[in-house]
Formats: sequence, structure tokens, C-alpha cells
Amino acid sequence: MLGVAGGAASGKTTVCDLIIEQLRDQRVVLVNQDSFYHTLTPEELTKVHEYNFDHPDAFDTEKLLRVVEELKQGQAVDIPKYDFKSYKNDVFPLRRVNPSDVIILEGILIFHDPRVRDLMNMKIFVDTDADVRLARRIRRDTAEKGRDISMVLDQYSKFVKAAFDDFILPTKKYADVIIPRGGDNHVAIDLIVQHIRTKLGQHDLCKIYPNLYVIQSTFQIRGMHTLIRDGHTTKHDFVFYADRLIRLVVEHGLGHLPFTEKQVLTPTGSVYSGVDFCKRLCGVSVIRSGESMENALRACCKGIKIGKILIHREGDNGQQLIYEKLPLDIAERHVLLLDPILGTGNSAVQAISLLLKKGVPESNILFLNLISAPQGVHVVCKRFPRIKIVTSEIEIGLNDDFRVIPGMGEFGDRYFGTDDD
Ligand SMILES: Nc1ncnc2c1ncn2[C@@H]1O[C@H](COP(=O)(O)OP(=O)(O)O)[C@@H](O)[C@H]1O
Ligand SMILES: Nc1ccn([C@@H]2O[C@H](COP(=O)(O)O)[C@@H](O)[C@H]2O)c(=O)n1
Ligand SMILES: [Mg+2]
Repeated sequence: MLGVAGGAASGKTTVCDLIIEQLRDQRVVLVNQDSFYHTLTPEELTKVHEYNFDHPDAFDTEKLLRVVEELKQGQAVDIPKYDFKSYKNDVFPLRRVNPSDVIILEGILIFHDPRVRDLMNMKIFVDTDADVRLARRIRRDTAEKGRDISMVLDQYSKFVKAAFDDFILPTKKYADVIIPRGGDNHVAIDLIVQHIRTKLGQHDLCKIYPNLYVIQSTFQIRGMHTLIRDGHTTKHDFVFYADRLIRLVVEHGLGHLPFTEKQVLTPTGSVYSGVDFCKRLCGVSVIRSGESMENALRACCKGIKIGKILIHREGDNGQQLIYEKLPLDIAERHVLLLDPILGTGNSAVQAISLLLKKGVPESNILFLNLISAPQGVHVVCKRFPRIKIVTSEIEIGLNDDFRVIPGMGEFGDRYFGTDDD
């Protein structure tokens, strides 16, 4: 669920429309806070010029909360229709809305109530200068709401301006993303759409496989992915950002290891109740790309033993184990299997099968990837339901040559600099 807030006529609806347009293959529903305006009483109607439509009390927030909660729980809902001309919220038939993959809630004050705010997975604030908002409002309200300029200006100076400063602007601090220039900001809209797509992809696979862990996406992480996927990125930058991401995956993976409770005495003489790391660990890298993950593992686990497996990729299904060198006591260790890319899952199956043959319990294997194709996830998770996969992004899929897409090309060549002519 996405929230899009900002001053009146800042471009919220325009931004939402652009997001929906770009998410055309997803089920998206747009809910507008305007639909939850209270109907004016006959008395209020006689003094409509004195009514503050920009105050939080102008909305039926309890109803909005109910409707959005139901929608989020996957239920179809009826949304009221508000008529700006009659100031009534009793237009029939109501708008029937089916459950969707993405819910966008838009409105000037949707970040005001913490209960509504807490339902949102991403909060966006459209930030547009006051003079631009006023100019757009005059044009829109005269053309679409049948109002004259003096009415619009009067309402603006009496209520709209003050309510923006008192109620809307203070909610900007809750935003995850602030969009200057609204709908003109194509870069921000692209990033938001990519983020939603990533979330949707992850969400479904994680629902099917509880042993799949996708590290939580942030704009830092997406930025690093953007760099390593860009074919024009230099080797130096590729290695730098791949290393940063690998470190995150390794740290996240280590978080899944068992621990024992431990108490220590701090220099203040107090007791700190903490935990002790799991001691019996080893890494196993799948040559050659997996070797790029060894440094991060060594940096996190002092003196860790790292074994190696070489699997020859013959065509697309004929994976062949060529070489292996593993710690002799591997069966007594938790194993962090390192390979930055999970594609078809064939090499992974070979590598995991070897570990099992060596006596490693399936539940002691953590498979760490930078990116994973859904096909590979299905193959590995179905065959080895007790291993854990930790990855930083789920890909769209595989192309006709069984290469991960969008992917990042030959990871080993780019990382070790062997892709030069
Ligand atoms: N980037 C833009 N450039 C010019 N006009 C715009 C732009 N964004 C929105 N508008 C116009 O400004 C008015 C208000 O935009 P809208 O998206 O409806 O804002 P909000 O939903 O925040 O009230 C609309 O008439 C819209 O067509
Ligand atoms: N009867 C009404 C109800 C609301 N308004 C104004 O609409 C603005 C909010 O809508 P946006 O699409 O611009 O976010 C708000 O500023 C209200 O003053 C109105 O004029 N009449
Ligand atoms: Mg709007």
C-alpha cells in the first residue's frame, strides 16, 4: 500500500496516474481521500464559505480506515462517491472496488492519522511550490468545479494556506520519498515503479517458500543494483558496489545462524545479556563467481575455512562437477554456500547435492546470492525445502539462453576483469 500526500493541486493525482500507467500489468486500485469528505449539514451548506475543507475533521477518517483495512485484507469494498458541487457524499451507486496487488491512497491529509499512516508500505510526498499550487487550483476549480476566481482566492487565504502550514506540511516528515516537480519528475516515478515491481516479485515467492529470504529493499540497495546492472559501469565501480551488496547479503545470511545466549560484564560493571556467534561454520564458493563473495565472508567471520566447488556448465542442463575441495569435517559445520547468481538452479542443485553427500544436514546449508531468478528459486526450494536462500533481489526470469534477466551479464568476467577484448 502506497500513500501519496501533498498540498492541494500539488500533482498527487497526476503522480498516481503515472504510477498506475507504468504498472499496467498489475492490479492497482486508487483510493482518494476526497471520497471520505463528510456530507455538509443543511446549516453548514448555508454557510459553505465558512467551511474548512482542508481541516482533518472535514474527513470521515474512521470510515476511510475501515475501508482501507478491508481492502488490504483482500476484501472487495464499497467506496463512497463525493460530489464537489453539491458537497454531498451520498451519490449512488457506490464505487465497488475489488482487492488488488497495489493499493494507492491519495489525499492532502492521509499522513495525518497515525493509524492510516501505519497501513502504508511506502509514503510519498509531492512537493510543489505554493504559487504553482495556487495557480493550478485557480485554473482547476474554475474549470472543473464551476467556481469563480474570487471564491477560490477567498477560500485559499481563509483556509487552504493555513491548513497547508498547520496540517499538511508537518506530515512531510513521514514520507519515504519526496517528489519535487510532481508528474514532471520521471526519474522519481520510474524509481517508485521499479521498487513496487521488486516488492511484488519478492512478495509472491516469499509467500510460497518460507525458506527464501530477500533482504529488505531500500533506495540505497536499488541504487547499488542500478550501478552493477548498468553495462557501462566501469570494472572499478562494478567491484565496489557488488562488494557492498555482497557484504549486506553475507551479514543478513549470518543472521540466520543459530546462537547461544551469553552474558558479559561491561566496563561500567553491569551485565549485558547478549548472544554468542555460532562457531562451527565454513564457506563454500562455487568457482568462479562465488569467489567474489569470499572476502566479505572472511571480513565477517575471522579465520573461516572456505572450500571450493567447480561445476562445468555444459549446455544448459548438463552441469558437471569437475573439482571439489572441502573441509574434512564439513558435516559438523553450518555451510554458507556462495554464488552471486541463481539462474536455472542446475549448478545450485549439483553443489547442494555434493554437500548433502558429504554429510552436511540440509538445514545447515545457507545459500547466499546477489540475484535469483524465480526458476532457480523454485528448483532449489522444492528440492531442498530445509535449506535457506538469502538474496538481495529477485529477477524477472531467464531468457532463451537461460541467462538471468535483467541480470548483470557474466558476473565473474565483470568482477575479475576478464571481459576486456
Ligand atoms: N506537472 C504539471 N504541469 C502542469 N500542470 C499540472 C502538472 N501536474 C498537475 N497539473 C495540473 O494541475 C492540476 C492539479 O493537479 P492534480 O494532479 O490533480 O493535483 P492534486 O491531486 O494534488 O490536487 C490539474 O489540473 C493538473 O492537470
Ligand atoms: N467540497 C470541497 C471539498 C474539497 N475542496 C478542496 O479540495 C482540495 C483537496 O483536493 P485535491 O485533489 O486538491 O487534493 C482541498 O484543498 C479542499 O479545499 C473543495 O474546494 N471543496
Ligand atoms: Mg487529486
